[in-house]
Amino acid sequence: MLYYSGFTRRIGDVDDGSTVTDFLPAERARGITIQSAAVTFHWPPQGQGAINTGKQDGPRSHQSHTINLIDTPGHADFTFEVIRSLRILDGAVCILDGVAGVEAQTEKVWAQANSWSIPRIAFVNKLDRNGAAFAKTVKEIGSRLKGWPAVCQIPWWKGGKGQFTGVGDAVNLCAMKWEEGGDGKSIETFTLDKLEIEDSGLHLEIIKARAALVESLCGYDEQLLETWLECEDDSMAIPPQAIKDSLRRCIIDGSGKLIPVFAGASFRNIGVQPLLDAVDDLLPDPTQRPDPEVSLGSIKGGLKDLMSGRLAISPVLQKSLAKKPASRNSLVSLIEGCALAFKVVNDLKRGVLVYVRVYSGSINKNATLWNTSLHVTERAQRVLQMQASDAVELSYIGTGQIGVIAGLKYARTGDTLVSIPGMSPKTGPPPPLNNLQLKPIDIPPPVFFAAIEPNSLSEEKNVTESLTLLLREDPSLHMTVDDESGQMQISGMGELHLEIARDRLVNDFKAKATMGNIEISYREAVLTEGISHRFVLHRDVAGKKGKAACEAKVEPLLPHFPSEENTVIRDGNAVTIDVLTVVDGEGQPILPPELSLSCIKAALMNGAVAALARGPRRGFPLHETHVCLTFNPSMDYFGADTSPAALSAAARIAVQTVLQAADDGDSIALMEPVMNVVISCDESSLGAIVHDLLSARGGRILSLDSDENGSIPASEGLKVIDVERIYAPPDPFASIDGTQSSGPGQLRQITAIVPLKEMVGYLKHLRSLTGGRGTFIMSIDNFQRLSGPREKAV
Ligand SMILES: Nc1nc2c(ncn2[C@@H]2O[C@H](COP(=O)(O)OP(=O)(O)OP(=O)(O)O)[C@@H](O)[C@H]2O)c(=O)[nH]1
Repeated sequence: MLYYSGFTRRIGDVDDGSTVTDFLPAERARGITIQSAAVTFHWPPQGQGAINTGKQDGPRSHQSHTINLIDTPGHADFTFEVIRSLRILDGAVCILDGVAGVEAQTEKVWAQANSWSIPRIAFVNKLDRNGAAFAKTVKEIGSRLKGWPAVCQIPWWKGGKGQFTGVGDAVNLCAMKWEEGGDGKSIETFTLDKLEIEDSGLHLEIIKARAALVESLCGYDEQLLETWLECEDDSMAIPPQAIKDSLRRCIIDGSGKLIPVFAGASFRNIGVQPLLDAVDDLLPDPTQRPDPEVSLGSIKGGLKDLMSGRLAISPVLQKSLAKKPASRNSLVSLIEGCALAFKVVNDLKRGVLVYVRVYSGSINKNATLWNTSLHVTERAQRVLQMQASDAVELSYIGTGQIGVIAGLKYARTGDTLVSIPGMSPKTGPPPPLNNLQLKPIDIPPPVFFAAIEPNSLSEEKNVTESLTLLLREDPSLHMTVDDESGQMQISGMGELHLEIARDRLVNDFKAKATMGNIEISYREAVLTEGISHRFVLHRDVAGKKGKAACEAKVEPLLPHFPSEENTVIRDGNAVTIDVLTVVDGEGQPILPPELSLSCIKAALMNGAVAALARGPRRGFPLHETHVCLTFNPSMDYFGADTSPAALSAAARIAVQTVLQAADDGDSIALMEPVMNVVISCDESSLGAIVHDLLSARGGRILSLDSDENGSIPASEGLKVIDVERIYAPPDPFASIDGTQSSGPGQLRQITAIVPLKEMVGYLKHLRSLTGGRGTFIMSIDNFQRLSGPREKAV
């Protein structure tokens, strides 16, 4: 894509590690994408018409568009990276392997895209490979992704059975042939008349494909149905532009009910330019996307509604605005820009780069930005646009755009940044605007951890800084530092995830540290409600005299815990902080002069979170535990000695004490991560795999579907897909026919619940059971209490 749009001068190759988007050494070495790189280019190239043919009436692809391309990873350990990129997309191209078809990980990401309502098109790639099966893949799109495949292009095999040379286009009614072995720029286009002489079989198939495409669209789009009737039911007479408009209407809601399908082989440079045309023609621009969801404390709504004043502003804001008559009702309109930081990258040349998507207004160079998660201000010293691996300086990043802010010290992936000219850099905007957040995403709990050991004491600071940066980049990595031993641990989603983190730390950040063995992250849980304990801290904290107290209690966190204003849910635990204040005549709390309410709460929270990171039984993090902390200024405040650090330490020790008491009373259980595992295999290996899961791994089988059904539930309101009715041209060399219903070669999908411990090193075993063909993906399902013998084995 970058090559054809003129942004790189040579075509990158993942196999020799020369791609533009996979720029981390770890990515290039492994030939996989880990981070979702964002690059901007224009299609068609500025000043040029489209390469596409046909006599349409002003297709969008005839005008140059700015495209922000985000290349996302495919490996299951990096699912979170995909999810956090999905939310900022206006549209997506789902690239399928034409030999493997719809894979388990594809389904998983597809389901996520459904939940974020991302309009999508599909590209069936690798059609040059032996065993390529376009028809089988198209049918799987219907059966497994649960959307109707609208076949827009069909493969062109030389003489019907030979080499893959191009595509037949059912929208523009033409065929395109790529020069063999070329860079893909030379394309010969055949009109239907010319094609009839060149390849009459393909000519006939394009006519069939057109009829099927029109019929499918008419089932979803009344407007096309009308056009079809006007054309006297002649699907060949419908103008290509009417079909493109209809396809666009059918996919714009992001429900995935209809999926336009394109074909190619990127390795042979076949099919890329028409795919780019389809991106222009079919996927929405930022103005056509739904209003992004925002929350301001307990107020929820759309960002545009907030900006236009349609979203009811809380009495709190009105009150704070009332104090500034000049800005009454207009503070919201003073928001110059609102953006989401979706990615943080430490660039060796340029320092830390924060990738943002601007949702409203603009982010200007030198703007003061308020980070609504961290409650800090920072200046956007430079704003850039990434073009391949080059950065171009900008004066601002406008609405809908993706760009980069350089020089930020705090912003992390997932933070919301707002710019309000004239806002106080110290206090930021008044509440609840200071809490304005674009919808956050759920981060699954980490299930593996490893110790990080600096090579020498003097390296410790550098290692900590590098780890902090790594965590800003990837919030699905967690770091804990043991208070007593000072040992650092990082935890993450999978073994590969941690291995890559180590590579990044050592090779990219040049941290002098070693990582210990990767181990399973068990959890500890409180089984019964404990008794309250008041702890008075009276000792030096961080070299200063400290005295503070608070009361703590722990109990199991029950499902459907009601969300209370003074409760924060963090890493699967809940912390409730009650500050018993007396209020003055105006209803304002009377607090010690040196401490604000938010400062007290933040200090107590830090203490509680630190205590929850290490349980009393085996030192594993606590899980589903509810901590209640009470601070009573009349008893627990001791003048200047009660610093935030002293409060934090008091809270930490108070919580540790009640947790220890729970363990002494046998009220702490050890919990193990249990995974949802989806295995794809041949029918012939099904028995052996199931037997192994049940007898050797303590697994529980949830389903044994034929692979055709997939794991995505048919969404409500969407039509049930009858696979038999899906149109696809016949596959000349498919090794497995998509219609085959039984026999040793049929694909099956096993879904099971298995303890993570039994899944370590499973890929090797699965390969041996399946002659190398089986694949699996897994994700955390829940944490389950370990029985006595299993606990002993930990
Ligand atoms: N024969 C053939 N091989 C291809 C084609 N496209 C990609 N490949 C090969 O498939 C492998 C994977 O390619 P990638 O581009 O890294 O695939 P990806 O889906 O981006 O993988 P992740 O980066 O892990 O997400 C490489 O060895 C490519 O050479 C194709 O059209 N034909």
